[in-house]
Amino acid sequence: MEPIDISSSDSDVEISGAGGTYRSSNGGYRSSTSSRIISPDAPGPSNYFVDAGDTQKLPSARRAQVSEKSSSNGDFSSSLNHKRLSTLVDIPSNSLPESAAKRVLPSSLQPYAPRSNSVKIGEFRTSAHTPSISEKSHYSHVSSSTDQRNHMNGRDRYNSDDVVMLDSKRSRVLPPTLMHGKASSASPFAGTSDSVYRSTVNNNYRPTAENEGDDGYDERLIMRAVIEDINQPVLEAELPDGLLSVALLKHQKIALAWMLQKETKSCTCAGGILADDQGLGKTISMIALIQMQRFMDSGTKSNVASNGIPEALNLDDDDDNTNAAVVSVDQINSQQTGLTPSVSISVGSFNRRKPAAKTLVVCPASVLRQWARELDEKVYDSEESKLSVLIYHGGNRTKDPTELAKFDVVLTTYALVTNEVPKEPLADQEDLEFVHGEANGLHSGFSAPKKKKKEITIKKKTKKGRCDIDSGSLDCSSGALAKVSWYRVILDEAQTIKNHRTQVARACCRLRAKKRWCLSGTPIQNTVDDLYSYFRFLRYDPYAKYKSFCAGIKLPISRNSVQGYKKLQVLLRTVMLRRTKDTYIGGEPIINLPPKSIQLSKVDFSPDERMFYSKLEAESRSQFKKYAEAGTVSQNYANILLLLLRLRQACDHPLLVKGFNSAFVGKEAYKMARSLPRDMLFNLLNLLESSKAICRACDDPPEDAVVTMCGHVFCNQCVSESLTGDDHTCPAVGCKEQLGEDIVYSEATLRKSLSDSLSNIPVSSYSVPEKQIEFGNNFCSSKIRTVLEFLNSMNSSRPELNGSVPCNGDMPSRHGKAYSNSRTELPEKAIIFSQWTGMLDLFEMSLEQTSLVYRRLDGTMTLNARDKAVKDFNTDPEVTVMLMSLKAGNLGLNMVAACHIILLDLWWNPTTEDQAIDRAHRIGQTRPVTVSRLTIKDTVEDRILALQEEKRKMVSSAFGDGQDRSGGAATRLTFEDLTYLFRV
Ligand SMILES: Nc1ncnc2c1ncn2[C@@H]1O[C@H](COP(=O)(O)OP(=O)(O)OP(=O)(O)O)[C@@H](O)[C@H]1O
Repeated sequence: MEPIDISSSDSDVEISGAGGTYRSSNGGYRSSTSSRIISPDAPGPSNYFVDAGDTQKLPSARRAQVSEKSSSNGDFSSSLNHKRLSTLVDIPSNSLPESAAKRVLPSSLQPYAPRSNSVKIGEFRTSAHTPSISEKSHYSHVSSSTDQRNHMNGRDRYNSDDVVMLDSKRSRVLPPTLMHGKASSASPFAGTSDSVYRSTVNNNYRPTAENEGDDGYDERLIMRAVIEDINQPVLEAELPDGLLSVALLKHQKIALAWMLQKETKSCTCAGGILADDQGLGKTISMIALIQMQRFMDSGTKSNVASNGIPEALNLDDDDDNTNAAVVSVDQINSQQTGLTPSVSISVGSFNRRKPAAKTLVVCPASVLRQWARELDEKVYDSEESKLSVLIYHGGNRTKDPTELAKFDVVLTTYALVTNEVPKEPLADQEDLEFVHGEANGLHSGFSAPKKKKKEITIKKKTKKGRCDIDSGSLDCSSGALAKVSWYRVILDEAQTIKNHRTQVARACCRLRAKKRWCLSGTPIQNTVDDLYSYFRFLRYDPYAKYKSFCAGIKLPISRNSVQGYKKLQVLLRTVMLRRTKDTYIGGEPIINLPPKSIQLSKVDFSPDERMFYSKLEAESRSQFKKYAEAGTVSQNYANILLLLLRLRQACDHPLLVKGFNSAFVGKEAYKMARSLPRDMLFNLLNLLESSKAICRACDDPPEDAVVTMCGHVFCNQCVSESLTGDDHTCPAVGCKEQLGEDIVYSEATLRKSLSDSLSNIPVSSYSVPEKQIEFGNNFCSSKIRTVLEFLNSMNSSRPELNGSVPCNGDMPSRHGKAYSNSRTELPEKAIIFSQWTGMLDLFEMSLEQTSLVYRRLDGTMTLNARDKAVKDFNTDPEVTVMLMSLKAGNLGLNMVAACHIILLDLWWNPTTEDQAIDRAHRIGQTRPVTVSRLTIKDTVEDRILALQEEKRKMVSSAFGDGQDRSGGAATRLTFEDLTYLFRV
């Protein structure tokens, strides 16, 4: 291998964390905020929520200094001054009073003075320092200090004296807490949204033409929420003992406090996006939230008994709660204490028509068991603490919705939600126009008018009132998941719904829930449009409406990417909490992980491979030119992707292009196919080979394409999820056909059946062709050879497998330097990823000729088989290699036994690769992790690398991770991208 060092996205990017210190690309550090936790055991009143910043201890002069300094150093917080903010909200900057930007309060009037005590959930005591109304009258002008709240990655916060609120007449508006007749709230959650909400509702705030967006929405409410939000101190929530079996890490306590605040106090939406890097413990943070809320609930129950004054609380109007009977008992407490009420879910039901269930976790099938394991292991083992968990999956699952309501947590898969829940309709015509332009990676310039018709037809049919799952209403075929009202829905690996038009996204949107959460380490994968689907699921108004999303987010980015992305960062602050592994909190790294080094390993083709590739490339190029010259690129988009697919596969192994991966011929399928009429076989083959074939499950061009008897085309892996896991229902929308292995056909199966039937070969003479026989014994491509060499060298440090090299725990050849840790005596292990199961097959055949012990995980395996493969790899010292399909194995899994990751091929989104890498580079890893990304020199892979970089820049711009300003152009494949990829 010829290593070329490239920087991993998160190794040199400027990063920030809530209340933290941030490492910049030049290795310097910015201001630090140490945090302060008052544990429940501390003397005085018990405290669960505490201010994680201690800057308030600074004398006022120093605070002012901090504020001014940050204003002058050109960072984001200072650069987003009142003028810029006014630009973001479309307020002429010259209308801002000069004094507004300058005011700095004396320290005595700072709103969040150090708390000597704070609040214990369940007791709801008032904080000792409850700012009086007169104190609060200065609140909107408080100078910024380093303890301001920061949810976003990579940035310090705004100075609040940068911020001015204007009403529609451009005059100064007092912060909501100062509005006449407003009682102050001393809740640690007080502020942000609640006050904004009150200001809107109670102060006759009315959007005007000037402050409304094109669609009549009012963005200034969101801006106000942001402004208030950044004035909040960084809070940590301390879980009472006996709820979890492990202690929360600091960043997880901050996440817990933020999530509680979002669930109880947010007017923007009741929930949000927890977007911490993979492996930082999002799962455990959510479990903590469930436990904390349960704990709060148990506290409030007793209060209800004593007070007996239940009060209705309308939490979420978007849900079907016309018969709502929500009882929020702790509002009573709030009346007594002046504190923000929490929410009870166990008293009463918020929807009489449907059973009220608690928390639903939706995740990919591959992580279902991991969630169950985490819920089992990380929850304290006692009768009171244990959570009742139901895995809602498999053919024997209950059909009775009331059963679901009996459990604290129900775990299920995206596939089942798609099957059981009616789909949210595509919103409106604008949506449709967008949808067709952006479909399947197609840049909007390619939008094909034909498809539009199809969607409209679907809508029309729906209007006629037939029992249609697109209708958005419950119908006879809805499953149990749709027949309960959930208190909380958590979408794990939420990027699964990034395309809002997909069935899965629309079904998730339709789940009834009071609180909604998206968990994703990589929320943006392709374009900022990915965010829309989350906003829609979260009911993050006004951006939950596509028109408003375009007007408020997309348009500003296209007009001026710098300003546009800044605005997006601002909007994300209220709804997203994101920290990366490079975030610093209170001067300390968020987590101490061993280093991760990423190498781009450029491999040379053998002469034969090069010849094969060059020929293929020339053919593809000339084909693309023909399309371009005829002006038919958009019509042939799927064909073009296929050409690209072939080129990419040729980089892995020529046999992939020669049909190796479509050569599987299932015995059952073949038998059934032989019994089908020839016309039908031809029709199925036509469907499979159609240039328009798109996988009906993932909406991508199908890989290892198969067609079902009901006429739907899928990636083999996508349909396997249905075949191996749940109720075997065809995943295509509207199709309730039961699938079996006998009615899913590959091209090879169909061709073989056709040719056999023509030559009258009897079915009984059928035998599965051995791949070895079909392709000879040459399974070793250049990439495979390179990796085998690496694996052998890795193995050579194991004396029991290779007597020559002593195992001293150091790995100089691969790690560069010794890394001291307690697990160096453990065997080195590697995970090898490919996006093509055919490549894994080929690799497997080569592996079988070595002494290496390996396991394999791909989407065609049952969940049990996958689970066992992961367990073996993690626990059996003999098993040193894991072959994983990128699609099935890049998400959620904990595989810290590995210290080497090898990516055999490139995926369009670098984030998908990042996810794969983070299976090993996560909490629990004790050794340095090496990552090798294999590419072949001078091929399409070079150009994919360049496109990946563009996508990284776009994601960076959206999150504010870096200084790049060019991200606006990086979206899906454009015409220019294609000409570049084909070197035309
Ligand atoms: N506070 C903690 N104490 C002990 N172990 C922890 C803690 N937090 C996280 N872990 C462990 O760290 C590993 C990674 O956590 P988790 O799977 O929750 O990360 P994640 O952010 O959800 O990752 P992904 O995005 O890949 O799903 C798990 O094995 C988990 O048990």
